Amino acid sequence: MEEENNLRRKAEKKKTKKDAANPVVENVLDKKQNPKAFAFNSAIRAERRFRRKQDIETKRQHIPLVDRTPVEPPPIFVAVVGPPKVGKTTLIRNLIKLFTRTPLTDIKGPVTIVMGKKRRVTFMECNNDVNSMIDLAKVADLVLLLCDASFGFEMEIFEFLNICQVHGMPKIMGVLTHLDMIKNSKVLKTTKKTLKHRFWTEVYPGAKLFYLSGIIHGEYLRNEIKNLGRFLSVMKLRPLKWRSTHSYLIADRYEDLTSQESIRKDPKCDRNISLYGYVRGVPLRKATSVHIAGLGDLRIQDISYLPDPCPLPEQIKKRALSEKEKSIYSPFSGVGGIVYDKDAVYIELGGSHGHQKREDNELNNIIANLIDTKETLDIKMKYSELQLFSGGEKISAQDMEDRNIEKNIIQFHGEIVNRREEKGLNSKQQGALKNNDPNTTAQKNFDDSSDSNSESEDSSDESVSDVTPTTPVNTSYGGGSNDDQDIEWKDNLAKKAHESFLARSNSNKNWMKIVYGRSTSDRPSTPTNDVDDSEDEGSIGGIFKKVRDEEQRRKTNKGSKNAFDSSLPMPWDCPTRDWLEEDNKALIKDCFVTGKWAESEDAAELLKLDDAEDLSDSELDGDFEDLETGEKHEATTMPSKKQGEKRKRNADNANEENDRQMLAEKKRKLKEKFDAEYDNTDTSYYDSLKMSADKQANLNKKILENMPDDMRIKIEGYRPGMYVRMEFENIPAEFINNFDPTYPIVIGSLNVGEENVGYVNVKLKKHRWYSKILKTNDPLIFSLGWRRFQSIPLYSKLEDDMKFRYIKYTRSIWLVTLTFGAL
Ligand SMILES: Nc1nc2c(ncn2[C@@H]2O[C@H](COP(=O)(O)OP(=O)(O)OP(=O)(O)O)[C@@H](O)[C@H]2O)c(=O)[nH]1
Repeated sequence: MEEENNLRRKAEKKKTKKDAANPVVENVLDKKQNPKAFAFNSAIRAERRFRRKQDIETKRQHIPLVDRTPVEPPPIFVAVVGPPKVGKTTLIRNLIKLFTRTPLTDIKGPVTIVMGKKRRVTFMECNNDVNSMIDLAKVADLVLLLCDASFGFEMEIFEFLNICQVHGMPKIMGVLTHLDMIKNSKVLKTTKKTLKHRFWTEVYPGAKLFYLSGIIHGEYLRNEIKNLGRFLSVMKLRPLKWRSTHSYLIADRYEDLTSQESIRKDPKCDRNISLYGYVRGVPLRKATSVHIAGLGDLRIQDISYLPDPCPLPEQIKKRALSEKEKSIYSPFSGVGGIVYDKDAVYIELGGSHGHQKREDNELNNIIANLIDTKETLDIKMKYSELQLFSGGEKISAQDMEDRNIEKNIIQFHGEIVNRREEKGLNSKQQGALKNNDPNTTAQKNFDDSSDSNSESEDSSDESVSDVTPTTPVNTSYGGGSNDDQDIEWKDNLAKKAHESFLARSNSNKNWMKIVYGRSTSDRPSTPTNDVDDSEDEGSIGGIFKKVRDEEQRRKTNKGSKNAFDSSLPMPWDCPTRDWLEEDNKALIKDCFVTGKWAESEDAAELLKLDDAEDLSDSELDGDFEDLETGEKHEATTMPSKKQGEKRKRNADNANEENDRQMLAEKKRKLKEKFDAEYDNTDTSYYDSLKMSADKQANLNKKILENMPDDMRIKIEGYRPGMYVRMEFENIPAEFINNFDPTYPIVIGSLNVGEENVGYVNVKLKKHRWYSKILKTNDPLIFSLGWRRFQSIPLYSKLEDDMKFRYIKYTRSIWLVTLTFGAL
């Protein structure tokens, strides 16, 4: 036994020496010589190894997500989360001040700022509400998780972290505040260390943690804020799967479009609203439905894109941003410059931190007055009065209107008088016209004008007299002026207008009546109207020949029913040519394929050429064997038969050899191709998929980049980074009445199939910090896709016979099934 051991030890020693000298070669040799010794000795380890190999392979096989990052991406959405009074507002205010130099004291809802040449950031504080936490976890690109170091991690932090984990983890950075409350430096050091490690366990080892060591005059230390800000402006983000397949918006502004009258009648009536925000994720299409968290599924009534309210600086020249380029946009907090759009003109009021300058105050007063105004400008003007001299009569808008009417009437009468003078009408009628009674004048005008028309124009078509009352109004442009020249051109103008009017009235004539002497409705026996008498004898307007009744009758008599109608196809009994006659044959000879179509296309010549070719072919081919009959046909035209046979056989042999070689080569290539595909199927398949995805993405990018926005929207939708306005109808009044900008409004698009009503079984896992059991019918909050809702669960357990057994309580270790429908 001992000997054996010694021998083994010696052999091992020898082996290690050998291995050290030439490890690879030796190993390979050993494997070949003694294959059994290299078989796996642990099945578990072998299985693990196999699994790992497969995992790596499967990971590699994932098709990379297509890079859909637009040239001008939307602002990065930063959610500032933490327990109450931890310093969230202070942090946001400090960051905004650092980048924009605008002190914003009253922060409500999302605030977008330009942080750098290529970066914009939207900050939003998360209030202490689980719904807000859920919504923000779904949309936040980065989470600043604030923790009061003097207190330690609180429930809200763990709760939020857990929500993030189940919704696809966004990037999380920790911020420790209230460090100045810990006076002992040793305790401070250990607290920092403990909290850091705890944070790393919760997020991931090495996760970034910032320390805000103190507060001076309500502001954090500038250097620490600068450091955090710099980090925000350069950090990289990880694309998340849900967000790279769905488009979404975080509304930063809303308008109520409902008419004031409807609201006055019923304050709880459904509202029409418009919501504004940057498109994020993937391009948004108008036809898609959206889900607004807390509001439900909605159809987009209208969508349009607006100019960017917080644009990135255009040119990248300098390192830092200039003052002008530091912009901020937050309508809910009352800042954002002037924005013009369909609903309103949005004017910045300088935020809650009002400027002290006098001009600014005046501007603010004007805007405040504008906002307070309840009446329109028209109504205000109507009741306003003007007093030219003190003690003088006050002139109201209504007075001005009355006087204008009077003046117009006088002018109008003056014109009529002038016209009548021109036409030499009697003074009696003029006298009547000079009465200032508008009613009688108008009536008179009507009568007189029709008179004048009938006098001046010889055409008295009824279609003309339908419209004559308007004629004097046209001519009245020339009235009321004493300047002769003026009157002259104005008279001409009136004349021209009248002529053009007549021309127009002519165009209304019944052409049927004019051309054929009767209208469509006229019966033949009815005598035609005498309108045509006034026209030129032979033609109308020198274009249409007139057909008189007499002529018509003559034509009808002449052209009897048996007459040849050239508009119809040839009747069968129509006499035709005798196609047997040579002359007639010659007429159509060239219409056939054997004919002469053109100089170069003479069928007779071409046939001759074909014959000559056939002859030469048969000379080359020689004799042939009819395979069906076995008969041998010998070529009679061949000059030396034997020589030809020999030559032919040689040529045949050479051809066969060539064919064989080509076939072999073809086969070889096919086999190579097959082997390559068979041996390396996965690689080539996934590689080709990756390649084609990349190729397509590049192609799309190239084509869409040079397209105008309007056309591009029709093809790809509203791309991420665009600022859009969306209109929705029939929104419950509560949305407006209870609107709170501190709650995020997340508008998420629904993909195909996400609107279907379904039935889902889910498994529940026990929460780390919730040790209690759950009861059936105790309400729970669920979050599925963009939707979140409260519902009453029914717990069940899957039995061995594959039936679900209803259970009243979850067990101490939960793994129960929860069922609900109607998604
Ligand atoms: N001593 C000290 N006080 C701080 C610190 N951070 C914030 N505070 C103070 O804590 C108070 C609350 O700060 P906020 O910024 O309003 O906290 P918040 O998280 O926004 O509070 P809510 O929005 O009400 O949840 C303010 O009075 C701050 O001055 C800090 O690091 N040290």
